[in-house]
Amino acid sequence: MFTNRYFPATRMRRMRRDDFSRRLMRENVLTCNDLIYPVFVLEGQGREQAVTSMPGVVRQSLDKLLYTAEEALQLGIPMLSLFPVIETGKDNSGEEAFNPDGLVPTVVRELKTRFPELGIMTDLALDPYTVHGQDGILDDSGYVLNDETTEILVQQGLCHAAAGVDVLGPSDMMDGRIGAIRSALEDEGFIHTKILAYSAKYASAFYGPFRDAVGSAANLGKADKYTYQMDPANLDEALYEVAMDLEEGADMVMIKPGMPYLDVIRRVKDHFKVPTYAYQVSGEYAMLKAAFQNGWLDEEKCMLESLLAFKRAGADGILTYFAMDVARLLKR
Ligand SMILES: NCc1[nH]cc(CCC(=O)O)c1CC(=O)O
Ligand SMILES: [Mg+2]
Repeated sequence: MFTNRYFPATRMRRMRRDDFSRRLMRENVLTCNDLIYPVFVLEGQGREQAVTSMPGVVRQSLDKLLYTAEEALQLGIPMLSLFPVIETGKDNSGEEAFNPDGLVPTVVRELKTRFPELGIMTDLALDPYTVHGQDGILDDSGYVLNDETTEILVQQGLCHAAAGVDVLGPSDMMDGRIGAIRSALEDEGFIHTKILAYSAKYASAFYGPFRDAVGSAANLGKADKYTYQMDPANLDEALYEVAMDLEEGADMVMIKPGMPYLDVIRRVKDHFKVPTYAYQVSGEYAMLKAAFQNGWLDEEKCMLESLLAFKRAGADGILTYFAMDVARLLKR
């Protein structure tokens, strides 16, 4: 690249010597505008539970969540992502997913009434609602049915849109669901509802703590999601997935997990140049937190470094369980 620039005319350390010149040449910066904060919401009132495998993360009922949302708004976090913990009403086909009086639509309506400027995103997938913990409905052999599942996801998307959600996040990896959801939204007049498609979602073992948090781990048992989530070995396939979701009407795309998949983010951003997000998932959070708690890693520095790395890789934003902590830190 710089074939004729040699030492000692060039000393790379000259620019690193002083704080002012380090700041002047800094290529990437993390701000509160880069953060999406995931929250776990419980049914009922006055309830708050710690998630053992995710130290510092809680499940909260709506009344408690309102305080969290208010703080997120004050800190300048642009958007929350809601994940429901469903305790009653699970079945084989996840029909609770589109109950207009269900937990998620209720929470969306309340949050949008109280804090209209705070972006609210919901997860479209059936795993919190199914007795088997899979993201879709099953045939007799246990295979997740694509088109039948998509029909339910469309209902779920319309139900959340009617409740006033800003962004739908289909995280299920069914083929064709973005197109189906988009055309249903257009038909029903929800032309402003954005879709952040989980386009390249890998069948990762880093989701373990999340499945504890939403209570799908026990239901899922030893089953896996290999027939619909992507093989961690693949990279070109992620570009194919992103291309299809954009063609079908996604406004933004998500790569998930995050830290072990920075190469995917870079390739997607370079190729498509569309709003691209990364999900620093529960296992990544748990891993870092465990080291912080043992005093093995510096909490503030490693948190910031891990998130800055996503910006360097090309992400426009990061969905992270550290969002509140990092926003507080950036505010100081
Ligand atoms: N639709 C399921 C869903 N939505 C978000 C996560 C994982 C998030 C995390 O690990 O933080 C998962 C888990 C899964 O696919 O089994
Ligand atoms: Mg796809």
